[in-house]
Amino acid sequence: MRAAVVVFPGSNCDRDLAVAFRASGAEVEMVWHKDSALPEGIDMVGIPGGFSYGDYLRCGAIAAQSPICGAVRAHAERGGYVLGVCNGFQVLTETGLLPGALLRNAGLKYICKTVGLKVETSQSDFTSAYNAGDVIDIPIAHHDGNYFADADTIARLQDEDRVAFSYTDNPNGAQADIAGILSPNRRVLGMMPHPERAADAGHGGTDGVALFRALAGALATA
Ligand SMILES: NC(=O)CC[C@H](N)C(=O)O
Repeated sequence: MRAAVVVFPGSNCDRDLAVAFRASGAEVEMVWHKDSALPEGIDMVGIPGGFSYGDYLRCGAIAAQSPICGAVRAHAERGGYVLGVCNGFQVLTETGLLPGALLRNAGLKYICKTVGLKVETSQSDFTSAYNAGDVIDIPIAHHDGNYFADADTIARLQDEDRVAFSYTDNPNGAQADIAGILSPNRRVLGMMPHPERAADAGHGGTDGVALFRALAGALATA
C-alpha cells in the first residue's frame, strides 16, 4: 500500500498517522496542503487530526478549499481510498466526500479521553479485521465531534450499512451515536476517534491496529 498523509498548517496528528500506516507495512509520503497533486501511484490518502487553519470559520472549512483537496476529491472519485480522522473527518464533510457536519460537542467542552466504540460493520476494507458488534477502546480529542445530518441521511447511512463505528456511551451528542461513516463505495471513512493513538502498546491500547492491518492487507492485493 502506498499512502499519502496530508499536512495542513495546524495538523498535529500527521506523523502519528504516518507511523501507524508504516507499522502496517505501508510506504508513506507526506503531502503539503499547497500541493495540487498527489504523488503517483497513491492508494490511500490519510487526512490527519489537528486544527487545520486554526479551526477558523468552521473546523475543516478552510482546509477543504486548499489546493490538495481538489486532488483528494479526484482521487476519491476515481475509487481511491481516503481515511479522515477527527479533523480529517471534518475536512471530508466540508469537501462533500461524506455527508453531514460535525457540530460543537453537546456539552460545549473539548473532550479528551478513551471511549468505547461499537464496530457497526465489518463490510469495508477499513473494518474487515473486526467483527460487527465488537467493542473497541479508542481515544477521542475534539470540541466539534457532534455528528449531525438530516433524518433522511441518517436513515440512508443506516440502511446502506455505512455507519462504521458508534459510541457505546455517546460523549458529544452525535446523532444515532455515530462516530464514523463510510462513503457509498465504502472506500472513504471519516471517524472522530483516533485509531492511530491506539496503535502501539506504548499508547496504552492497541485496538486501532486492526484497522491499519486490514487496509494494508486489502491494498496489498488490490
Ligand atoms: N484532534 C482533532 O483532530 C481535533 C479536531 C477539531 N479541531 C476539534 O477540536 O473538533
